Amino acid sequence: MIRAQNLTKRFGNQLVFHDLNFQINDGEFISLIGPNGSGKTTLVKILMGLEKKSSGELLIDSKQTIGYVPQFRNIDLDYPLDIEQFIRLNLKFTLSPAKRKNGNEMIKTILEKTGLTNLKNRPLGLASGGEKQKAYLAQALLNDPKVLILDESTASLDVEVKLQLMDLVQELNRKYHLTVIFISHDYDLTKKYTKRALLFKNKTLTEISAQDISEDMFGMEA
Ligand SMILES: Nc1ncnc2c1ncn2[C@@H]1O[C@H](COP(=O)(O)OP(=O)(O)OP(=O)(O)O)[C@@H](O)[C@H]1O
Repeated sequence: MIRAQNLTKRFGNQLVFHDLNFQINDGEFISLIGPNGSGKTTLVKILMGLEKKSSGELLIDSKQTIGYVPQFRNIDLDYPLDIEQFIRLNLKFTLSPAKRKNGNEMIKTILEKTGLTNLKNRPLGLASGGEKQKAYLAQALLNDPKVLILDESTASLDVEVKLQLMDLVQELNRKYHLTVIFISHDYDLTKKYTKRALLFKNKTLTEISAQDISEDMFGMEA
């Protein structure tokens, strides 16, 4: 469980958000929405311990390891690693030495979970957009996180590929009780996949149900 009480963040004199009060339950698939510049990435950085809060409380169970899937970035055609080697990069950085010993087994399981087994030797630079995003997803899952943050991870993908990726995340959420925080500017996807949303508005967060999500909540101005 993740719980914030009066969480406030300033950069110098600039107030980014104030008095956030919310709870994200284990196994939830929740979206975090709001206009550009409203503070979504800043909140995620605070959740991941990469940025300090200014005041308030943030309670995260120490067992709640967090995996992060970034926005799609294209990768050069001559990128030297294949999909499996790319996923393997994270072994060194995120796993304890004891866990690393079982690295091959873990990679195999992750490839299966993400449907990449048959594509593991494909050079990442030649993989499709959806396959590249699955590789990022696989990397994020390697540390067996309890919480997965999708930070605009479906942006720039074709509609069909977006849906495939989201279906896969939904399956992981249901099968493994993985908590998913879905940050997106995509109205249709947030409506379709999440039941509850945290909406940034007037520099604070409001909780709404998916049926109350409307397109104007994704505007360009904070
Ligand atoms: N390190 C920083 N120093 C100063 N200001 C920052 C820093 N990081 C973010 N900001 C400011 O904080 C505000 C919130 O930015 P943030 O990136 O969290 O918004 P966002 O909701 O993720 O936006 P987007 O939807 O465009 O990704 C913006 O005004 C931004 O310029």
